[in-house]
Order: sequence, then structure tokens, then C-alpha cells
Amino acid sequence: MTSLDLQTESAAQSDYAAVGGAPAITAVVNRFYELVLGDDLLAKHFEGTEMARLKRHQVALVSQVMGGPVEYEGRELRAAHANLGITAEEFGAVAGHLITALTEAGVPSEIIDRTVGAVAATQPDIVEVAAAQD
Ligand code: HEM
Repeated sequence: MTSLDLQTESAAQSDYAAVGGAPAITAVVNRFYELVLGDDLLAKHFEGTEMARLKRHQVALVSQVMGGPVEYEGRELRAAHANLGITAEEFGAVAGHLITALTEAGVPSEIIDRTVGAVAATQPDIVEVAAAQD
């Protein structure tokens, strides 16, 4: 197979398939929450959250964003994050942990860019506290 064949093949498959499907995305999401819960800025938001359910929803959401045959059926993101008082800084920290988890898993940077771009677009639904104006 020539390198051109390889390119054509990879362009034709979804990011979901390219990174290794459900097992790979589940591993990334597990690592992502390890990083989030280990971050003092963020951990307080997850006290009392049922993490198994949250991870299931997050796997479905990331899988869908990556073009996988999985449909996210959790709550609307705006409703799920209402009244949590999430700041722009916290949102940025969470996005950073997602980038770290994807990078550690060896996901190619262009797929990381697409995935994080889609996740970043959810910011208006999730952030309730604008960045400090100083
Ligand atoms: C970066 C973009 C984010 C995405 C794509 C995202 C996605 C999700 C999803 C899919 C759920 C599950 C909704 C459901 O249970 O139906 C959820 C719940 C939750 N998220 Fe996020 N989230 C993001 C950012 C954040 C941030 C920045 C925080 C706080 C630091 C946060 C805190 C939470 C909490 C505490 C819950 C559980 C709410 C509950 O069950 O009561 N999320 N999120």
C-alpha cells in the first residue's frame, strides 16, 4: 500500500474510528476525569456527582463529536450546567485537561483540534460567570 492509499483511507474514516473507537474514547474520558478531579480549581464542582453516569454521558458526547455511531442522549448541556456557577477560567481548565488526555493517548493533533473545537463551541451553554474584568 502506498502512502497515498493510506491517506485516502484515513480521510474516509471518522475521527472516532481513527483513534480506536469506544475503548480508546472510554480510556481518554477516564483519564480526563482523573485530571479534572485532581485539579483543585475544578474538584469542588464534582462533589456529590455520580461519576459513572457522568463518564457514560461524556463518552457518548465525545464519540458523537468525533463522528462515531453513538448518539448523546443526556440532558441539554445548558440544563446540565445550570446554577453550577462555572467560570470561563474553569471552562478553559477543563478543555485543557481534555487536550492533555487526548494528547497522552497519542491522538493526532488535527483530530484533537477538531474535537476540542467542537467542545469549545459549547462554552456559552456552560459558563455562567464571565472572566474577571480587571
Ligand atoms: C468543556 C466542556 C464541557 C462539556 C462538553 C461538558 C459535558 C457534560 C456532560 C455531557 C454532562 C452530563 C449531562 C447529563 O448528566 O445529562 C455534564 C455534567 C456535568 N458537568 Fe460538564 N461539561 C463541560 C464543562 C464542564 C465544566 C467546566 C464543569 C465545572 C468545572 C463541568 C461540571 C459538570 C458537572 C458538575 C456535571 C454534573 C451535573 C449533575 O449531574 O448534576 N462541566 N457535563
